Amino acid sequence: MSAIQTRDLTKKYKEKIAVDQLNLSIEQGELFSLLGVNGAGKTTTIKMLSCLSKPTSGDAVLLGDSVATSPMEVKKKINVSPQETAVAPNLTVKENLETIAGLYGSNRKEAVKKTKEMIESFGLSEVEKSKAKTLSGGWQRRLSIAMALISNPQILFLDEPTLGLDVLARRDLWRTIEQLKGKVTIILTTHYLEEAEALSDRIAIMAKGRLKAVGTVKELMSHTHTDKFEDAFIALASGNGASL
Ligand SMILES: Nc1ncnc2c1ncn2[C@@H]1O[C@H](COP(=O)(O)OP(=O)(O)OP(=O)(O)O)[C@@H](O)[C@H]1O
Repeated sequence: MSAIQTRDLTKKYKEKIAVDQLNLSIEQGELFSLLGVNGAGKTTTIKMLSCLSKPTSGDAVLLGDSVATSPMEVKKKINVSPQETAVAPNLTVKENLETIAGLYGSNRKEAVKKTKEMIESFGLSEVEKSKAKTLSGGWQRRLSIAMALISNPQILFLDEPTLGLDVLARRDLWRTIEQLKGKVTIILTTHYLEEAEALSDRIAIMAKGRLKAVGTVKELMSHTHTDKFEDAFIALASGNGASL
């Protein structure tokens, strides 16, 4: 069974078609990146897949459940680390994690145990007593991903996880994301091409709401007869020309 299968997934805002008949298949355990220039439709796609926004037409099936007809079932299997980190600024790292664990149904004892595990696996112990608002962007983002994973989702959406981070914080977060590879299906959006290149099993390139190409970095370069991923991206993301 695929982790995600979309069938003509479409979102219209009045006359504007934000996502246009998207057909994608993502395997379990894949790290799959969605790339495209501003306004290509990446965030709208993630919103539909994570049941934050209803498709205008078409559907997406996540591990057997449809976003159109069974959004509550889908929501049990997924979680999102959104573009704007979802941490509570006045709570400490530990309190943020315990609160989220509680919201997902853990009793106090379980919440404390899960929080301890997350703090260890995400290397958050040095900041566990710090209020989230005092953390740097990189730490906040790491906390946000740990919070998204506390519900043990089978599919994790990472919307621009390293936006605005410096190069060292970005590399640190890459290592964190790499450790998750294979354990959870990850859908990542990013504007940093080297990030998609470094982390992804496969990449989809969208332009003007449409899917232009899907493949490994190597396949996308070979299809476009380029030897740099950036050149392949430019060839595919301009929105002109046929899809691959
Ligand atoms: N709530 C909305 N109402 C009207 N139009 C919208 C809405 N949300 C998105 N759009 C439009 O849909 C298109 C796709 O937007 P979307 O945010 O999905 O793109 P994106 O690829 O995520 O862009 P970015 O890289 O800038 O985040 C854009 O033209 C945008 O203006």
